[in-house]
Amino acid sequence: MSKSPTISFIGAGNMASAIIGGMLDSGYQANDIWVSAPADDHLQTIRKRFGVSVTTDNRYCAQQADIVVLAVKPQVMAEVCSDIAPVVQNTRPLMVSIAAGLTVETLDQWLGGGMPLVRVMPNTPSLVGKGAAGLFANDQVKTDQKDAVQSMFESVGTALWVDDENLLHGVTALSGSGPAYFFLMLEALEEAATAAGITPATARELAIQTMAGAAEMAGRSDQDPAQLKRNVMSPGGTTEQAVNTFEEGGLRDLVKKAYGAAFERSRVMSREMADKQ
Ligand SMILES: NC(=O)C1=CN([C@@H]2O[C@H](COP(=O)(O)OP(=O)(O)OC[C@H]3O[C@@H](n4cnc5c(N)ncnc54)[C@H](OP(=O)(O)O)[C@@H]3O)[C@@H](O)[C@H]2O)C=CC1
Ligand SMILES: O=C(O)[C@@H]1CCC=N1
Repeated sequence: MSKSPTISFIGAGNMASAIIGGMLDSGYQANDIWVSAPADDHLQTIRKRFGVSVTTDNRYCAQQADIVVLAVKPQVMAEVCSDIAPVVQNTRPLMVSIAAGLTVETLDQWLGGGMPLVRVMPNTPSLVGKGAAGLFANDQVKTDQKDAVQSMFESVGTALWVDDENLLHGVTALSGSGPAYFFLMLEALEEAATAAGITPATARELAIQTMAGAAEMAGRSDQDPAQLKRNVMSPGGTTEQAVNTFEEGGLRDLVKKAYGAAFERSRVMSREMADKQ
């Protein structure tokens, strides 16, 4: 792909918007991007926000593209794929799916077979260039196509390949769903601080800055998170009390359980969708 590729998004929701917003901020051109979805009012919002081309016709959208990004919910993916299959079998773009729990094999069958397919598990912080994505390619994907999809997701954050598709269940439960875990922590901290008398606005600002600062430090430091945590815990001080409370309350087991629930849901979705054929 020597010239900049034309990229079509089928689906115009949270995740498509996050990726498109991040891509435009990092230098992709709006006139190389198409988006389709059923609701014209959503499309008009996207068009006004990003300046991309929009259509309610998925086939027309797919036909424009070197890369087609399937950004609809897993439950409507079968219908969307069989609708665009005749077009993409003819034009042979690289197909990229961001759907949780849908294997390349299932997607390829819905698309009529033999398509180059990359599965990506991205996350919503892509919108601010801080995304974290896991990628897996099937055998039909050529090196230049791999490079193109890697560039696309690197433009909105970190993009790492996995060589076994099953590992994407673990990526989904980690970075795909992960932003929600940290938003939950922010909500809880904000509630606790507000109950102690700090104004909601101040509580939110301090909590967000603390989370961002801790993440930035963990990313840059030579020390592992356990040591960074110990550095905050003065013996006999306040942090020790809080950390001990988390440990005694079973936070680690709860995190494992929550991670496992997301992981298992991804596996179940894969099986259910494969049975749908
Ligand atoms: N949200 C997240 O954090 C993440 C989501 N994902 C995956 O991304 C995918 C999309 O999720 P998300 O963006 O959250 O979902 P949303 O519900 O926000 O968006 C779904 C989009 O699909 C559109 N749509 C529905 N039916 C069709 C159709 N027949 N043809 C074309 N478009 C259609 C909707 O259209 P309309 O606007 O008209 O309603 C909407 O724009 C899912 O498969 C999910 O697993 C992956 C990683 C993270
Ligand atoms: O909750 C979901 O199913 C999607 C996939 C990962 C994040 N959101």
